Amino acid sequence: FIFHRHKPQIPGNLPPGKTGLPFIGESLEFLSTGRKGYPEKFIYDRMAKYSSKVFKTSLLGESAAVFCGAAGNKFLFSNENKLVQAWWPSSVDKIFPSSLQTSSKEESKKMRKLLPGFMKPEALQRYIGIMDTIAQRHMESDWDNKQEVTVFPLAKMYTFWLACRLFLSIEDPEHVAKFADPFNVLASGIISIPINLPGTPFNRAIKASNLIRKDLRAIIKQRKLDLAENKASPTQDILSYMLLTTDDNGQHMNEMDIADKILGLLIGGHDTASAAITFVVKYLAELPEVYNEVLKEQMEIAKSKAPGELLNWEDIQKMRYSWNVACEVMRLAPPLQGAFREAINDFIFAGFSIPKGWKLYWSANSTHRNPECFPEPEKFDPSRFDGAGPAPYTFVPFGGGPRMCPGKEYARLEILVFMHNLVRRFKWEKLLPNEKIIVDPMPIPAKGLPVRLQHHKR
Ligand code: HEM
Repeated sequence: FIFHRHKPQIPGNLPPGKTGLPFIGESLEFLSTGRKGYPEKFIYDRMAKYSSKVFKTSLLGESAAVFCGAAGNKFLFSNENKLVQAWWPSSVDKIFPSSLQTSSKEESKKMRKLLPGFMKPEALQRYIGIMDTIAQRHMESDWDNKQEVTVFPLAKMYTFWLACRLFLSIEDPEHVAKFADPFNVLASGIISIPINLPGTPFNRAIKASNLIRKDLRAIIKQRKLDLAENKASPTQDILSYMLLTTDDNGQHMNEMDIADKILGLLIGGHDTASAAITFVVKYLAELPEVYNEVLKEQMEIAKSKAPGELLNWEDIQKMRYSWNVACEVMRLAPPLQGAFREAINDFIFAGFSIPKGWKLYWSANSTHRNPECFPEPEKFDPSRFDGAGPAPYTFVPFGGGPRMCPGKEYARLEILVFMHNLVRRFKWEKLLPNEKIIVDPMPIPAKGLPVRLQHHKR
């Protein structure tokens, strides 16, 4: 790709595409193809119409270019902080106002660098046993005594319990429940048209985020005291890590930043991981041969353990096939459809001028169901992930480059621990064989995936 850093010489050479209505642009169409269950349609229609790797549109109040295919992903992921930088729709920025007030761009970049440290495999290994304990508790209270369950709300409950325990050491079910309500409101309004009028999802999300942040700051203050008095342990959860970690200059994160980072982790991990888990359950119901292979792998691990012994890092490493299955699920149903960047310079991509200030969007769907990247894309085939796996920049459920999802490893652990505990107990069938999938903004089965459980004989 050739790019240059001065004003585009040929203004007519902008990417093809329409900008739609004033302000609203093509947002409604973008959001509604998802709500109708075809999130890839918005992009595929335009890729076909303009036969280009990039097209112009207007989304959420901004001029935007959508980059398509592996080349588009590679360009955006490898030019982070050179030609592009992170950008969130103004709905997100307004819901996280403190991050703009307290962190200069430089500071937030520095903090973003610390984030993966809290979430890297070495730091997370010690939490696998806790994840297993919580998964078991969750199964005992909400699955074991049931013949029929609705999967999505339960998956959300499981991931939220985990997050409350592992980020903040909150275990009291009442406290968890008090936290969960505003979270659901926040998650459903975070990517929305930013109209702040009473009753809009955006307005409700702002109120919910203020409530949660207040609660978080109280927890952080208390933890600081507890750490100082040795009443809390430095490794008990991610909050303790954050309070004790310093950057290259020996500086601690301030309270506002920590509250924002924890809120970011809670939001980032809330609906994404539960959508992934729900789709794992859906595909395993539809594909008995795949279910049997997963069961075989997980039973071998279960049999190698002493009674009551919790899962550990070695067990996770043995769950190769199960992880391939989860990856194939995320290829076909990527929890996050894509994310935005902003052009910080003029440049040229695929022969088209991209002006500084334009918002750019990469999308998992532009490669995940593309037959050039994945032959027979509709076929469920976990062996695509054997060996070296898919070609670079084609499988991108977690994004890529410096802004790749910092929760990737955490998500892998929570999904695998869940699969282990589920298949050991049950086989299941869907109660609504033709249940539709809606995407708003995460893909979810329209009725939350009700299933009938068949308990294994113990
Ligand atoms: C299957 C589950 C998950 C998927 C598919 C997923 C996917 C993604 C994607 C695509 C991005 C955007 C990257 C970009 O801007 O290009 C992202 C960002 C992020 N994710 Fe995840 N994620 C998952 C789980 C999690 C979990 C469990 C956490 C927290 C524990 C988390 C925390 C975050 C955060 C904080 C960001 C923002 C990073 C930044 O601002 O640079 N995610 N995730």
